[in-house]
Amino acid sequence: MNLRAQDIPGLPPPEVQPAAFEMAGIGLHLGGTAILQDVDLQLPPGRVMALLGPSGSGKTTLLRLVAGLLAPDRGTIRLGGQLVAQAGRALPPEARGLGMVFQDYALWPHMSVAGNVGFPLEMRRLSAAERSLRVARALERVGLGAFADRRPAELSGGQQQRVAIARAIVAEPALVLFDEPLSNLDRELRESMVEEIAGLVAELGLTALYVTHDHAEAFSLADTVAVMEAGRIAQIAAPETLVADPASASIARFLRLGALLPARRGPGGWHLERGARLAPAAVAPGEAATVLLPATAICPVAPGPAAIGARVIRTLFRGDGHLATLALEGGHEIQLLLPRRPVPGEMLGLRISEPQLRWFPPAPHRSFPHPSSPSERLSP
Ligand SMILES: Nc1ncnc2c1ncn2[C@@H]1O[C@H](COP(=O)(O)OP(=O)(O)OP(=O)(O)O)[C@@H](O)[C@H]1O
Repeated sequence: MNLRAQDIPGLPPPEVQPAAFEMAGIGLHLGGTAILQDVDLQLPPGRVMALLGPSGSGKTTLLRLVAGLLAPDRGTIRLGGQLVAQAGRALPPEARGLGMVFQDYALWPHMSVAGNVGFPLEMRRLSAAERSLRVARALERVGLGAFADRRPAELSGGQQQRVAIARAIVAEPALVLFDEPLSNLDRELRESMVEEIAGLVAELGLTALYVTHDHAEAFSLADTVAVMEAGRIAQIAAPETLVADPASASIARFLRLGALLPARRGPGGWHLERGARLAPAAVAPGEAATVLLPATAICPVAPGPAAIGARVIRTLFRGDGHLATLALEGGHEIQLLLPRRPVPGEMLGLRISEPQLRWFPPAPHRSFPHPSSPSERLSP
């Protein structure tokens, strides 16, 4: 007979296992300005959610609400099913049992690595022996077992970040909050730390909420991404779904998924404004639209009647290819990474894969591109 989760004493059946955190109807004003509006979010245990959005969209504020550093004006927050905040009232951070990793690591310079990692255990009534056992275990888990007696200043940036992670997990919290933990690191270290954090999060089976404005970081680390725009959740989806089906042109622009161009319904189908036919008439409602051309939808071919004509304006060698600025029929400029260096003035043909185009309502006040408007960038 197969054992079911509900047959194991003490383990609730999966369908009643509460979310690691759940926000419902959250609203927050600060200094008379609406900062968050109508936010509904929930994260099942064992999952990693990234909060992704441009600067000022409200990511850190939302994280501070989960941490208990702020109280919402409206709505409720639950952690593991327990109500921790409701309309102006909130349980303080120390009563929430969360782990936190900050942008600047927030390590105490005068304390040893072990002292820093053990600090969250000081408040708990654990014996000294139990505390040092847990600290040693947390340091082993992040690969810093041999560094317990060092001071933070004697460690590299990546090692300091791992100390911060060890401190966040030492009390084995049900939820770990990451607030842009890599934004102060240089690009190379950031890329290796993303891999490292992704590995640690998976190995440790953490449930985590991870704030970042870097979409590559969010896609590498999270299985669900909540995109924020102006204090609201604009889309929640798996990274692959966000890339394949962004919910709006502004999300596609923020994620840099390709060129966004105005299109019109015309004879025989949809055309770029004053330009070539893109797709049959049926693909989108209305007479005008904004169309997303992902880089993967465009294949450079020899010029001809079956291809959209594109004139090379300039190129830039980027190491991984030649970034060409191209003027399409009708005057729109796009950028496309090409394997060979094209000659300025040269005519190329572009074949477009229609199923990969995405259609959105027309952009307000921008039905036509100005010749000097910045190029729409396409990168694979
Ligand atoms: N204490 C405050 N009083 C008034 N406005 C605030 C306060 N804290 C934040 N804000 C405003 O709330 C908005 C959201 O800020 P928040 O820091 O949450 O954004 P963010 O998405 O995390 O941005 P970043 O990526 O730059 O950190 C911003 O417009 C900010 O100016």
